[in-house]
Amino acid sequence: MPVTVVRHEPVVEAMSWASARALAAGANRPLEPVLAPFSEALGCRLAEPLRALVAVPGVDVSAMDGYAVAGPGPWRVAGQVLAGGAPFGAELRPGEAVEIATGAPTPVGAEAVLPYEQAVAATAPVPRARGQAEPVWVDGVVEAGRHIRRRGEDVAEGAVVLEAGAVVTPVALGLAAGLGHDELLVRPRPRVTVLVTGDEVVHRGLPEPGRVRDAIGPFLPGLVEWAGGRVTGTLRLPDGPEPLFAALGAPGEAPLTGEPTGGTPASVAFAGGTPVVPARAAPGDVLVVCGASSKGPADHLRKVLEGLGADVLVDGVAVRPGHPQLLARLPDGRLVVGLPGNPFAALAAALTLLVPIVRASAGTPARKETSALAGEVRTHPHNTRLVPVRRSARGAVPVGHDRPGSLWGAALADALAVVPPGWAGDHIELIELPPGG
Ligand SMILES: Nc1nc2c(c(=O)[nH]1)N[C@H]1C(S)=C(S)[C@@H](COP(=O)(O)OP(=O)(O)OC[C@H]3O[C@@H](n4cnc5c(N)ncnc54)[C@H](O)[C@@H]3O)O[C@H]1N2
Ligand code: MOO
Repeated sequence: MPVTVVRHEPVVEAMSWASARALAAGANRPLEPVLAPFSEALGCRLAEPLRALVAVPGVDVSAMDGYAVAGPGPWRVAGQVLAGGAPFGAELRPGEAVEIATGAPTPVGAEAVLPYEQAVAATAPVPRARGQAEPVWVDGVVEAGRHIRRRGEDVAEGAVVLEAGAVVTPVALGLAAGLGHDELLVRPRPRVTVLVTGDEVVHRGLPEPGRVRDAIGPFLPGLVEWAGGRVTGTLRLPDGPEPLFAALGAPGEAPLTGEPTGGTPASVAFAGGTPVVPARAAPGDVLVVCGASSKGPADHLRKVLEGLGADVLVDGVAVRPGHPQLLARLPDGRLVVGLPGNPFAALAAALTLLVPIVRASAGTPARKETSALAGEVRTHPHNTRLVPVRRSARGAVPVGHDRPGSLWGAALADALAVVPPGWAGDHIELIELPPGG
């Protein structure tokens, strides 16, 4: 019988959940604003208020297809103005009209626009002189100023339409374009690279006995996006210190590639494909290691971090699930977040460390929410418990199915209730889960 020598490491007291979260939130500064084209600005937060560079509309324009008129009818149609075409060259005099398209500039002197639907053909009140072309006359009822959009009526030049910190949504891009912008000053979204470890972890199909499907890699991009960052790639690593060492080492030294999606087994994850570890470190970069955060024979993260000269900021958090989580800073400034392999524990740890880091870098404001608790939760004497709940009119209702290895409860939930050690009370802090579409 082989003898297994077990060496127990001294028990280090884990950091409190609240301290770990606060430390993570302060670990990186908000990223320096950059002037970004629209395609890159989408999803970022504005670093300055969005101002109108032009008035909208830029001049008085027609809001209807019809006739711009001056004075009381009937009106002699003196010309035509189309949007984008030449403006009517003269001042419109009482009794005159110009046929006008929606969006075309109204002539000086125009007092209202008569839509086609309300216009009637009129006969000339005065007979035409011999040899003159027959003019067109129209009549109808108009109200002074009707159907003319005045310059700056929608947005005045210089007006602030969105405050600094607002998310650049698809609609915000349309608004910005309409106000004359080609680029926006935004806080860049921090880049996150995901490293999934574990020889037993597979990425497609039905896992054979002894194998598990990766349940962490699939939720991280959406979680990071929701927090204001972006996942640049997901790399699968075989167990062992070398792959981890190479992946965490200085960018550029070991250009790593992998297959961000698809069915390659972990053992060939190094063999070619798309580069997923950015070639150069940028401020705010975060590496997330899934699994390998505990103290088992295949858990090499601590040793590798030590070998790389990293500064370990958090090593274990007094929280259930998610106890063996880790935060370290590499000598080049990049942060490494170690998530436990159990998927719900990984989610809890990601919400504790990764989400606050990404939010702070991206300038996403942190929100604090409390709620009544409608149901029973177990407390732990030393650890904070994170419990999946659904918000309701009665308060937060625990949904169950909250084993560390299962995302079932978290998928049913819209928040996690934060239950401090030995907690008693009726109002509880909630941390939000990313909403569905
Ligand atoms: N002696 C101790 N053992 C363990 C401790 C401890 O404090 N002392 N903590 C336990 C807790 S709590 C957790 S959580 C796990 C964390 O372990 P690791 O982060 O080292 O992860 P693994 O050992 O690789 O895997 C744990 C578990 O999760 C499965 N796994 C791994 N990766 C994935 C993935 N991407 N998707 C789905 N499931 C995954 C893996 O197969 C294992 O079943 O450690 C305890 N042990
Ligand atoms: O706390 Mo572990 O993180 O329970 O599964």
